[in-house]
Amino acid sequence: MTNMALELRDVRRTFRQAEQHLDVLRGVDMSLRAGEVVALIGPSGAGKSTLLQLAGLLEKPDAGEVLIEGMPTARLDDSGRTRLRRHSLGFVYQFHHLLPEFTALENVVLPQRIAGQGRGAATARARQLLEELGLAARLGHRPSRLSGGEQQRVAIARAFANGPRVILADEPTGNLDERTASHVLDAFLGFARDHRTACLVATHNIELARRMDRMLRLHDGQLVAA
Ligand SMILES: Nc1ncnc2c1ncn2[C@@H]1O[C@H](COP(=O)(O)OP(=O)(O)OP(=O)(O)O)[C@@H](O)[C@H]1O
Repeated sequence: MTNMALELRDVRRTFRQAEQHLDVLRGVDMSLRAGEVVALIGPSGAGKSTLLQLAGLLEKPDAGEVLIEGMPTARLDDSGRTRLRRHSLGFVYQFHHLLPEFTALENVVLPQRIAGQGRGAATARARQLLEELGLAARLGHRPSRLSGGEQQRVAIARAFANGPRVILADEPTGNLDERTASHVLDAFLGFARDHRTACLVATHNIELARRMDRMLRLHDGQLVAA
């Protein structure tokens, strides 16, 4: 049994368009321990989102392996990948993607219901997560009635809803002003540590990246310590 929450081994991805080959990932190796929060940095177009998509089992690499809690994923069929994604992975994006017709509480209940959780337990967990993130007074609000920082906190609670072992975050504070971004990141980091969830966080913000456990830089399609 491995204690690695997420491993990438020699992961490669090439995009082909007409005559052109773009080797975006050229052998990426990475290991994230449980509870470790790692910043993924690199210039625009370096391949950060591509790497997160592969680590999140949303796309398949051309070569190499993605392992979640030591389990190789290459041979899983679509339903196996979906199940693993639902139960073991969580996602946070730059834009919250909350469902506008649902309240904050319902947005955090929903993924649990989809994963098969009963209504009572799902509601209790959603309430607890939102309260931990300082949103006790906002449970019944729809996203349009929340501030940008509050919306992003709900999206964080939603990502943690099914108790994932790994969170993949693509510019999770990229849409917020500096001060709000800093507060939301504090909430995110505290949450990841309390719940011992490994997080890989793509960001352009070096100040915020420095507050994570370590930084990895994508350079020429490979990861280097930064
Ligand atoms: N589906 C695709 N088809 C062709 N090229 C793609 C595809 N997805 C990404 N690319 C290219 O791969 C490269 C890496 O893109 P990616 O979005 O992973 O970079 P990034 O580091 O996340 O950039 P940013 O910081 O701007 O979000 C870019 O040159 C992009 O144009």
